[in-house]
This record gives sequence, structure tokens and C-alpha cells, in this order.
Amino acid sequence: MSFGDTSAFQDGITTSSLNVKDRITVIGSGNWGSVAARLIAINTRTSPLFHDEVRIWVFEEILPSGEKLTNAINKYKENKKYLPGVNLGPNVVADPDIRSAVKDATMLVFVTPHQFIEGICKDLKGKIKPSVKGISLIKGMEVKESGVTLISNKIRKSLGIECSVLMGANIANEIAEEMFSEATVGYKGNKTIAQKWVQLFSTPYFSVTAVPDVEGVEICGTLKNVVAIAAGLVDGLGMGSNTKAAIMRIGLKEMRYLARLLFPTVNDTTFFESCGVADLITTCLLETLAWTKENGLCPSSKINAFHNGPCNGNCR
Ligand SMILES: NC(=O)c1ccc[n+]([C@@H]2O[C@H](COP(=O)([O-])OP(=O)(O)OC[C@H]3O[C@@H](n4cnc5c(N)ncnc54)[C@H](O)[C@@H]3O)[C@@H](O)[C@H]2O)c1
Ligand SMILES: O=P(O)(O)OC[C@H](O)CO
Repeated sequence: MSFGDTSAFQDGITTSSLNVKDRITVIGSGNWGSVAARLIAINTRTSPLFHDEVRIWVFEEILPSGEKLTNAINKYKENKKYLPGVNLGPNVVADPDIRSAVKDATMLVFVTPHQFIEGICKDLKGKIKPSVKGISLIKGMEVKESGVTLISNKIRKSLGIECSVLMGANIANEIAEEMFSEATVGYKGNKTIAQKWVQLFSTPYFSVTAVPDVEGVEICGTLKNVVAIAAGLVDGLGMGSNTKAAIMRIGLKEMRYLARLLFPTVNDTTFFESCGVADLITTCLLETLAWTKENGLCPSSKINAFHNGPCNGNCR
């Protein structure tokens, strides 16, 4: 079932059936964390399901101006370091103390670089209720000789909470500019909470669909980066679009093979969602854009072979 049309949920989940409004805390205030908070804040301002205020936990930093990042976010409603020039919304409140940031939360959005999640979970252990629902937007997984652990599983195990995931072709800066994008929520069993995550994130330019395949969605978001490195090598070696398309096609097949080897329940259809083929494409194209920029060429030159040469500044 597709949950893309959020209006369909208005009948399914009502404030009267829930009684209490959910309170959201975003854990992480980097580029994607700030954009996620902005999307959420748009919806909490209007939806009766959610408390208006969105808390965002900030790993405190000092800006070149000497101001604390947290104070600057609260004063200007802008993350001057990780998302400059974008208003986060009047209802976003930054908090540098993780325990106070999550104190009243009923829904937690985890969106930090993966290497920090272990320490964050240690800080949160015993400080949140088991009824809290989590969602991870974090790419990556832990690989040990004993096997691999997905980030959502680390969160689930260490905090004892339910944890869904949201992945997709989601370059944060494009979503901050309200360019149309899609995303996939992966959930395990609890369709009602998946619907709520869809409602929390969806906007007219951010179309979210939910699928009951948490491992499939998360592993797609992780493995596509390996294929994107190969796509970068194609650029570096001066090869063409046909070669890159071959890398992407074979890479997608290998992603599916490895995903099913690690998690036999992963669904084939998940690879056709935004978290699968779309994230793979956007990340491989991003490699191209980075390569052309570094080499002083117009980004279009690698996408359109007839447009070769230095950038005239008229493209992105
Ligand atoms: N940026 C994107 O376009 C994008 C899109 C989709 C998914 N993601 C994923 O989202 C996650 C977050 O990425 P991002 O782009 O927001 O990160 P970022 O690189 O912009 O920000 C890094 C964040 O880590 C914080 N940090 C630094 N040291 C820390 C520490 N010791 N403990 C805790 N936090 C610390 C920084 O304050 C900052 O908030 C990653 O897993 C990334 O793969 C990013
Ligand atoms: O580079 P990542 O792994 O944070 O992913 C970014 C987005 O998924 C690009 O769509």
C-alpha cells in the first residue's frame, strides 16, 4: 500500500483517537538534520496530530562570530553553519542538552553522522520512555567480523524503542530550496506509526511513501554509496555515460544480491522506491557534478556530451 497521499490518513488517525499530541525532537542539527527539522516544523504548525514546537538537539559549536550555534539558531531561526540562508521556522527550538531536548518527546528523529549514534544512545539510555517512537535518517551500518548491524537496529536494541527509517533521493540542500523530491519510510509491522511518520514529513514538494521493509529501505541507503564511489571512478577515468549507466545497473543488482544475503526478507519492490534506484541515481550524478566542478568543467558536460568545456555559470 502506498501512503503517498497523506490526506487519506486524516480519517485513520484523528486527534480524538490519539488524545495526546505527539512531541517531536530531532537529534542532529547538521545539513540534513536542519532540513528535516524544517519539513517537520511546517507540518507541526498545521496538523492537529502534533505539538507545534519542534526541538532540535544541537552538538554545540562556536561560530566564527563567537556566538554559540544553539543561541544563533534560536535567535535567527537559521543554522548559519550547516544550512545558511534558510529559515527553519518560528517553531524550531534548539537545545544543546540532549537529555532536556528529548524530555517530553514522543517521537524522535535520529539524523546524525553514523559514527556518533553509539554515544548518543548511551546518553539517552533510560532517559526516554519505551513508548517513544524513533525514526532513523542515518546512512551507514556497523560492520564487524560477527556480522553487520543496521543503525536502526542499534537504536532499537540500545534504547528498547521501535525504530523506522526514512531514506531516499534526498540531497538536503535541494529540499531546503523546496525542489520536488521523494522519500521512503521503511517500517516493521506498525502501519499506524508509519502513517504518522509519512504525515510528519510530507509536503507538496516532499512526497513520502511507506513500505513494510525496514531492512530493505535502510540497506539501500547505505549500499548505494559504494556504487557511487564506482561512478566517481568512471568520471575520474574519463569514461562516458554508457559506462556509468552500466555501473549503476550492475551496482543495483549487486545491492539487491547483498541485501538479500544479509536480510533474506528484503522485498524486491523496495529497490524501485526512492530509497533504491532513485537514491542510487542522484548520488551517482552528484559524483559527476562534484568531478566536473573540481575539473573546472560545466556540470552539464558530463550529462550532455555535446556541452563540453568550461562552465559559463548559467547552470547549477
Ligand atoms: N546532507 C544530506 O544531503 C543528507 C541526505 C540524506 C541523508 N543524510 C544522512 O544524514 C545524516 C546526517 O548528515 P548531515 O548531512 O545532517 O550531517 P553534517 O555533516 O551536515 O553535520 C554533521 C553534524 O554532526 C555534528 N557533530 C559533530 N561532532 C559530533 C559529535 N562528537 N557528536 C555528535 N554530533 C557531532 C555536527 O555538529 C553536525 O550537526 C548522515 O547519516 C547522512 O548520511 C544526509
Ligand atoms: O550521502 P548520503 O549517504 O548522506 O546520502 C545523501 C542522500 O541520500 C542523497 O540522495
